[in-house]
Amino acid sequence: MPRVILKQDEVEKYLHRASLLLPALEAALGNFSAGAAGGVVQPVRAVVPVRPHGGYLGVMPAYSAADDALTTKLVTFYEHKKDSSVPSHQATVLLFDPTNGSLKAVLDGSVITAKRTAAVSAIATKLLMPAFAEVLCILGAGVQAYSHYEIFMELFTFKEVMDTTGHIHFCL
Ligand SMILES: NC(=O)C1=CN([C@@H]2O[C@H](COP(=O)(O)OP(=O)(O)OC[C@H]3O[C@@H](n4cnc5c(N)ncnc54)[C@H](O)[C@@H]3O)[C@@H](O)[C@H]2O)C=CC1
Ligand SMILES: O=C(O)C1=NCCCC1
Repeated sequence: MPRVILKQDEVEKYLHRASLLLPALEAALGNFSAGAAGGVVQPVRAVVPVRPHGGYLGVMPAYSAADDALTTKLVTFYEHKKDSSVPSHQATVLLFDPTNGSLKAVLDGSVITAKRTAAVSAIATKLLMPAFAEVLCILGAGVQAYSHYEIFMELFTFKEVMDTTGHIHFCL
């Protein structure tokens, strides 16, 4: 059994702001982009369709030599069902001891998925956004919409935020 199990509220406590992830993600993206020299082994995600139920199981293993970290995320994703009490995306992250393969920790992956994805979008936006951009438009209004809103409002300045429900939020 792993010695550490972190439930969603505990992960949220450690990751209370998505921007806390930025330095680690920028380093990880740099290492991945450096190819073999960067020491990241991360095959393309394996995806198993669960056809009768319209869902998928994704398995996302990785080893980073720079961090000496061995991990995999397991994620299921199903069609978004309005008013469902179950989120469309559910994830768990397993962390292993790279020296002997023992399972060290099991982390709820939902908050990690929400904040990691938004933080990576923010890194891309920092590099690619034209200086004259004034309006943030968010498509969808689910988990990712909120996590993207949170980090984009922290890092950038917009005059307006528009979403697909037709709401406009004036920021200035
Ligand atoms: N690249 C990555 O690492 C990740 C990508 N994703 C993807 O991001 C997307 C959003 O994920 P979540 O926010 O977790 O899902 P969610 O189920 O919480 O939210 C989806 C939202 O999209 C809305 N929507 C569905 N069809 C629409 C349409 N035609 N026009 C406008 N809005 C529409 C739904 O009403 C809902 O508000 C999904 O496609 C998901 O697979 C999610 C996690 C990680
Ligand atoms: O990276 C992830 O996590 C996911 N990517 C796309 C589909 C759902 C989950």
